[in-house]
Amino acid sequence: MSDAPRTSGTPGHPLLSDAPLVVAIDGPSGSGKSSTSRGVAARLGLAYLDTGAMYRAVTWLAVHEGVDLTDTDAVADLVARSQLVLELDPAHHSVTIDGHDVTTAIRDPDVSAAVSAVATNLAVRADLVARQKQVIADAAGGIVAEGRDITTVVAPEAPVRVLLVADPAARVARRHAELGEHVDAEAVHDQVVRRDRDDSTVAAFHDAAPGVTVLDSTELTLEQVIDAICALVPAAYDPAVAR
Ligand SMILES: Nc1ncnc2c1ncn2[C@@H]1O[C@H](COP(=O)(O)OP(=O)(O)OP(=O)(O)O)[C@@H](O)[C@H]1O
Ligand SMILES: Nc1ccn([C@H]2C[C@H](O)[C@@H](COP(=O)(O)O)O2)c(=O)n1
Repeated sequence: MSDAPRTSGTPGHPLLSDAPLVVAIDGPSGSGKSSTSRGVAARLGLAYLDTGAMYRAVTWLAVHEGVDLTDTDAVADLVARSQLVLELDPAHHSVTIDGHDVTTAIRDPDVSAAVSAVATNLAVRADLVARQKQVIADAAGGIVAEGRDITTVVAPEAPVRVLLVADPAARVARRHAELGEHVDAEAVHDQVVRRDRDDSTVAAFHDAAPGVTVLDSTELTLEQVIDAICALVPAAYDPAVAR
């Protein structure tokens, strides 16, 4: 199917798309996906889907329930039965699983250290990818979705697809600044480099698929990255015109 936006049918505005805008952003840890996606969603008035938060939430639940993360069937069963609710407002992002508000807890270092074990469980991936596709399909006002496999698996036909990259040293430095200088370098390295190595066994986020725009944020400010992604939105979706 073509990557081109549907531009056939808004009465009175024949050149405007009648399909909601989907912006898909992938990239390695610390490349700036979450900050950038929230900024793009806020600027364009779109919903925001943090798919990494979904993998983190089910990891939190498995640890909370005392499930052995190496028991792939037990983890997949638990995930299949879980009720996962994400608030999609970029200004008020929250995550609840089985009634627990885990918005803050999923950022804890123990979840960051454990999440790749769950994200590399193929049955869990199939379950969460299906939920992510449904969220995107239901987003009538358009959405920015970010993760590791959005441009390739979850929303390969999105009209805007970006692989956001940055030099490993910049990504480690950003994460270290965020976590605080009291956190030792080995823990930061684990959160960025080791996690990317494990995660990249099941999702291709180091190389851009055909049609995906590569954006290197190493020397760009957050605002410059947001500007660059907004500039990729086809005119048919320009929210200033289309809404
Ligand atoms: N262009 C930028 N310049 C400088 N710092 C940035 C830039 N973009 C993001 N940051 C900072 O880098 C850190 C990591 O950003 P962010 O959490 O958005 O990355 P991410 O790709 O979503 O990471 P992860 O996949 O590990 O969750 C944050 O502290 C953020 O404020
Ligand atoms: N589409 C996705 C999103 C995330 N993951 C994995 C990889 C990460 O280790 C983990 C948490 O993501 P983060 O919050 O750091 O972006 O989830 C994935 O495999 N696929």
